[in-house]
This record gives sequence, C-alpha cells and structure tokens, in this order.
Amino acid sequence: MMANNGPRISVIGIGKLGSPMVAVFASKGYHVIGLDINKDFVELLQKGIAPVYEPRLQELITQYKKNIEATTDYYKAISLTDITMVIVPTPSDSDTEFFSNDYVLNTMKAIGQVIKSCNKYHQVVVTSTVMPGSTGGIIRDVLEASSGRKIGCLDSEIGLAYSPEFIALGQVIHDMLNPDFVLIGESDKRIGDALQHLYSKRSDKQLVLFRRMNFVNAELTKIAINTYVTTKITYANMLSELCENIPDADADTVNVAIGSDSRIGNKYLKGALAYGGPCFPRDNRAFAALAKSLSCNALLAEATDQLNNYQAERLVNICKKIAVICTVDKIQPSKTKVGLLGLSYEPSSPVTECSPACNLANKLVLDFDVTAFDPLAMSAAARICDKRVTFANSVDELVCGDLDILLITTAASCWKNIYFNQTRKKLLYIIDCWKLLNKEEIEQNNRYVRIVLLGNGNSIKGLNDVGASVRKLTVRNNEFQNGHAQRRVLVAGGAGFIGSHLARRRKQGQS
Ligand SMILES: NC(=O)C1=CN([C@@H]2O[C@H](COP(=O)(O)OP(=O)(O)OC[C@H]3O[C@@H](n4cnc5c(N)ncnc54)[C@H](O)[C@@H]3O)[C@@H](O)[C@H]2O)C=CC1
Ligand SMILES: O=C(O)[C@H]1O[C@H](OP(=O)(O)OP(=O)(O)OC[C@H]2O[C@@H](n3ccc(=O)[nH]c3=O)[C@H](O)[C@@H]2O)[C@H](O)[C@@H](O)[C@@H]1O
Repeated sequence: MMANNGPRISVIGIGKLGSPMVAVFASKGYHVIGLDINKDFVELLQKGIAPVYEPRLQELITQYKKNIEATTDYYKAISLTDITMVIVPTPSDSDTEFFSNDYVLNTMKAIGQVIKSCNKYHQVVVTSTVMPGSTGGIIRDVLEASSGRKIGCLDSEIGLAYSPEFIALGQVIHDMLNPDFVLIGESDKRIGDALQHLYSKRSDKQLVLFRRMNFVNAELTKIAINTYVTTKITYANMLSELCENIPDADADTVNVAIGSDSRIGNKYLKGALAYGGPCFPRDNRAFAALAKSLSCNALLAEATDQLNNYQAERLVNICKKIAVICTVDKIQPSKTKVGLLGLSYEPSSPVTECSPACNLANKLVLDFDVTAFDPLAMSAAARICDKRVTFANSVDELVCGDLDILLITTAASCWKNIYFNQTRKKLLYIIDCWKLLNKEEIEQNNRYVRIVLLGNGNSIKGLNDVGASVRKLTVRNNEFQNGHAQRRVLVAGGAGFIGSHLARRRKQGQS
C-alpha cells in the first residue's frame, strides 16, 4: 500500500511501544518517520529490521517498508510531518514512585525548537504514561517556551494531546488495531478531532469508542484503569488462597461465576501468580503515591501492592510442602529440584521487568536447586536472576531432567503441548499456575506426574495433610529415620492424591 494523503506522522522513541506504532500506522497507509536517539534502533528500522521483538512487528515492517523512514534528526522528523507521537521512557522515581518527565521534556524542547523555525501548524501527542498534572503543567510550559507559541487557544499554532495506548506487550499490534476505547486528553477541539479521525482509520474495528476530555482527566484515567485491574487480579489471588484452605473449594469455578455478573466481568479475574511487568506494578504505586501526596487515603492501592508482593511467598510455601514429600521419597537426601517454565512477565514477550517468575526464582533459590527455561526471555532473566539459578536449553531438557517440582509460570499456550517422559520413574509435581494442562489426561498417561492446582482446596489440602504427617512423624518417631518407615505411616494416613500415589507404589512393590 502506498502512503495515503492523510497526515504525515512522526514517532519519537521507537522502543517497545513506538516501533509497533510506526508499523501499524504504516500498515494503514500513513507515511511515518520514526526518530530515536538510539542510533542502532534507527539503523535497524532504516534497513527494514524491527528494533525490538514483538509478534507481527517484523512482518508489518517488511510489508510496509515503503511508508517508513527512520532518523535521529529532529528537524527532519518534525518539519516533514504534521503530527508527532512522543513515546519515550518515563521511569519511576524509586523514592517518590512518581514518573519522571525528563525524557519527555527533552523531546518537547527539541520538538518546540523545530516548530519555532518552521512556519506551520503542528500537533504533539504525548503517548508516554505521565503523572496527572504533567501535560497541562510542565510539558505544556516547556513546549510553549521552546516553540515560542501558545497551545490550545483560538488560532493556536500547536495542538497538544495526551493519548496513552492500552496495549499489553506480546499483543501490542493486535491491541492497537482493536482498542476497547481510545482515550484523548486534548488542548482544543482541533487536535481532538484530528486524533479521533486518525485512530478511527488506524483501527480494524468499524466503530471505535472515544473518550475525550481535558489533560488531567485523561492522565488520571490511564493510571486509574491499571490500578483497578491490579486490584481485580489481586482479588482473584486472594480468593485463590482462601479456596486452597477450604475442602472441595475451587477458585476457578468461583471466579467464573463471579465474572458472570455483568458488574464484574471475567477478564483479569484468574487466580495465578503475582501481576508484573513495566506498567501494572508501577502505575498502581504511582496512584497510591499521588493520593498520599494530596493527603488522600490510598489504602486499597497499597493493599493491592502488598498482597501482590506476598504471592511469591505463597508459592514458595507450596513448594516447601511438596519438598517435604519429595524428601520422604529420597534414599539419599538432596536439595529438591525445582524447574520454572517461563521467565518473562508474560508470554510472547522477552521482557523480564518486574517479572513474577524471576522474583519467584530468586526466592526459591534460597531453599531449592532452581533451573528455568523461557524461549524469549532467558538472556534478560540471566541479568536479574540470582547467580544460583541455572538455565535449561529447551523445555525437554528442563522437563526430562530429574526435577521434583515444575512451576508453569507464564500463560503461554505452547506449554499445553509439553511431552512428559512416560518412562520417568521419579514423581514430578507440576504447579500449573495458569491451569493450562489437562490434569486428568496427563496424570492418566504418566504415572509419575502429579498436577497441583492452585486455588483448589482438595489439591492443596492433600499437600497440607502429607506435610503435617511428615513433620509430626519426624518429631515423634526418631526411630523411624529411614524413608521406608515414613512412607508406610503416610499411606496409613491416606492423605489425598499423594497418599494414594504412595499406596499404589507400595502395591507395585516399590517401597
Ligand atoms: N511497554 C509498554 O507496555 C507500555 C509502555 N507505555 C509507556 O510508553 C513509554 C515508552 O515505553 P516503552 O516503549 O516500553 O519504552 P522503551 O524504553 O522500549 O522505548 C523508549 C525509546 O525512547 C527512546 N528515547 C529516549 N529519549 C529520547 C529522546 N530524547 N528522543 C528520542 N528518543 C528517545 C529510547 O532510546 C527508546 O528507544 C513509557 O512512558 C511507558 O510507560 C505505555 C503503555 C504500554
Ligand atoms: O500500562 C500499560 O501501558 C499497559 O499495562 C498492561 O499491559 P501489560 O503490562 O503489558 O500486560 P498484561 O497482559 O496486562 O499483563 C500484566 C501482568 O498482569 C498479569 N495478569 C494478567 C491477567 C490476569 O488475569 N492475571 C494476571 O496476573 C500478567 O501475567 C502480567 O504479569 C495493560 O494490560 C494495558 O492495558 C496497559 O496499556
């Protein structure tokens, strides 16, 4: 498709979000200039190579290369385009939890200087996530000062908007093409109308819902959505732990029913690991910090953050219960071996920023031998994981080794096809955090595989019972030091599926 007659677009910052935006606009026929201070990214895009990994990104860049340019030159990017999207980092300040505007302000200075030297109307859109008050405050001030023009007044020569994207890494292109709604905070009607037209054309949907408002409401909406969704995830995790402690309770069943209430809905209501990534944790904390800075109560957001941090501890405790059982099964005591499948904060992404899996690995390594595998995120994980965490070269290498416990930590559908070695002679407990596997089928075909269901009272109760029996046994019966005696007492206790597994093994003459 050749470039259309629509506005020419520049995208400042061609990272994880900016590159897909370049490609998506190009795919809809717009001429797009991507700009970055990172020369490597610019060179790659000039050659038609995606600067970052994101599903479908390379395909779109290859197909619509004619509509894409890349540069480090602000004059070129701004003077040759009509509208500029700014998608540079806004890192969180570790003390205040507020997002820094430093990178955004650098771009505003550079953009303003070019606008000043060109006699034309220009529109500037902040896509980066910023703190409420930023766009109408310091960002507007810097752009007005550097351009020498007023924003948002009648006959203004600059339009300014805040329009964040609601995209999840790993599905950025899909989410850009299929937005639930588009959020626009606008300085004036002219830029709001222009953006509404542009985003309607960019979407694959026939009808796109727009929410147009002033800057501060749009800024609040962005972090409020993420704060609300993190609360929802955490609610599901809280319920999941409760169900684990009630016989016959199952969090998935309850969550599906709860989500059927149209006031609630099923999305992001699944008990699993903690939430992570470059957005959710920090947006939630920024919301709380903002509220506190204004002497408002932010207990809910704070509690969400605390409960989210607790999720790793909860999983470590489940592993410890299983480890007690694994130790009973061992003739030579050795560290329980735990494997992690998935290290990125979510599937189809190489990103490990605030990854719940890496965080978990770093906690597990204190008590266990930990090995992990991820198809995309291993090198990033190696930089943040404890040195004691080792990495497997493939799923097979991880699963076919002599693991005791396997944690499936990302919701990647490819894990559903894992092949478990049917000649395995050592019990493997799989904690399937996202309930991807078919428990009945796998356990039927693999005598030595047991799937532990998070949020399931009977599944976890089985571990509690066995763990408690083993602990009591160790304290009370010093003479029962060998594994043989311990196993017999456990079977007599008839503790859940693990008890019956041990009973089966006895019948088969293995104990
Ligand atoms: N990654 C995500 O899932 C989402 C990110 N956001 C927000 O988007 C913004 C960008 O995020 P990412 O794309 O993930 O960051 P990123 O770090 O992947 O990309 C940012 C790019 O901006 C470039 N850059 C920095 N200063 C520059 C300057 N003065 N001029 C030109 N380029 C410059 C960097 O070299 C880098 O390539 C952040 O505010 C983030 O919070 C919003 C929604 C989702
Ligand atoms: O602020 C942002 O810019 C973006 O943040 C999130 O996107 P992202 O963090 O990339 O990815 P998600 O798929 O939403 O997952 C975030 C985390 O939540 C976890 N999650 C997700 C769903 C769920 O049911 N439970 C759950 O724990 C995921 O595993 C992951 O760790 C939002 O989904 C986007 O709408 C938003 O634009």
